[in-house]
Amino acid sequence: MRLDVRVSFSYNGEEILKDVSFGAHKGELLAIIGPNGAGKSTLLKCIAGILKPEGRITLDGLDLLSMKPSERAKLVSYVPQTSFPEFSFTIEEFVEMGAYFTQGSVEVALKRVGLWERRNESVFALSGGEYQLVLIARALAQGGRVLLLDEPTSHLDVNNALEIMELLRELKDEKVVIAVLHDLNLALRYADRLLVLRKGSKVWEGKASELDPKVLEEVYGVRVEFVEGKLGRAIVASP
Ligand SMILES: Nc1ncnc2c1ncn2[C@@H]1O[C@H](COP(=O)(O)OP(=O)(O)OP(=O)(O)O)[C@@H](O)[C@H]1O
Repeated sequence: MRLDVRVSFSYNGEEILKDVSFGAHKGELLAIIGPNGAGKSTLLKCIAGILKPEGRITLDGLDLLSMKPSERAKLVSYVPQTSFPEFSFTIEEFVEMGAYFTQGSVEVALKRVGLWERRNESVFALSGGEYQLVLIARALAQGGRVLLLDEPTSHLDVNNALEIMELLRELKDEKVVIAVLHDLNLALRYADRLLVLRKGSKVWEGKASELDPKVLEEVYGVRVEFVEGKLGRAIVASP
C-alpha cells in the first residue's frame, strides 16, 4: 500500500504549496513537521480531498484527485485538529457521524481506542485526550487505507500524547499513516520517516534516524542539539 503525492496549491493566487512531493507507505509512520504557516495542514487537506490541488496523488496507482469524493472518502480518512463538539452526542453517535461505517466497524473502532464500554456517555464528558481518541475512532470506523491526522497530540499531556502515538505505531502496520506533528520529540521518537516543510516547500525528507540537527536549525531558525538518553533521543533547542 503506497501513497504518492506531488502537489501545488494556491489560496487567492498565493502559492501555499510549491510542488511538494513525497511517498508514504504501510509499515512506516510519516510525520510532517515544519514551522507555523509552512503548509502542513494545507497539504493534509489536499490529500484528504478537502482542498483541490494541482498535481497528482495516487494510492497504489489509483488516481485520487480524479475520484468522486464519495469514493475517495472510502479510501482516505482524516482526523482534523481537535475542536470540541458543539452538540451532546453520545460517543457512539459521534463515531457514527463519519461518512461510511457499519455497526460492526464502529464497535471495532471504539474497542480499539478503549472507549466501547463508555459508548453511551456524552462526548461533553470527555477529556481532551479521550476526545482525540474518539476522533481517531471515527476515522478508523471508515475503514480507509490512508489515515491522516492533523496535530493529534496537541493539547495533550505527555501520557495521553504517548498513548496516541503508540496507537499510531500499531496502525501503521494496517494503513498508510501520516501525521502533522508540532512536537519534534514525538516526531523523532515515533516517526519512521519525516517530511520537513518550510514556506510551502519541501526542505528535507528521509528516515527520522538520519535527520541532521542542521535541518531543524535552518527551518526553525534556532540552535538545535540532539541529546541521547536511556529512553532515546531528545531535541534541545535554544534561540
Ligand atoms: N483559508 C485560507 N485562506 C487563505 N490562506 C490560508 C487559508 N488557510 C491557510 N492559509 C495560509 O496558508 C499558509 C499555510 O497554512 P497551514 O495552516 O497549512 O500551515 P501549517 O504549517 O499547518 O501551520 P500551523 O503549524 O500554524 O498550523 C499560511 O500562510 C496560511 O495563512
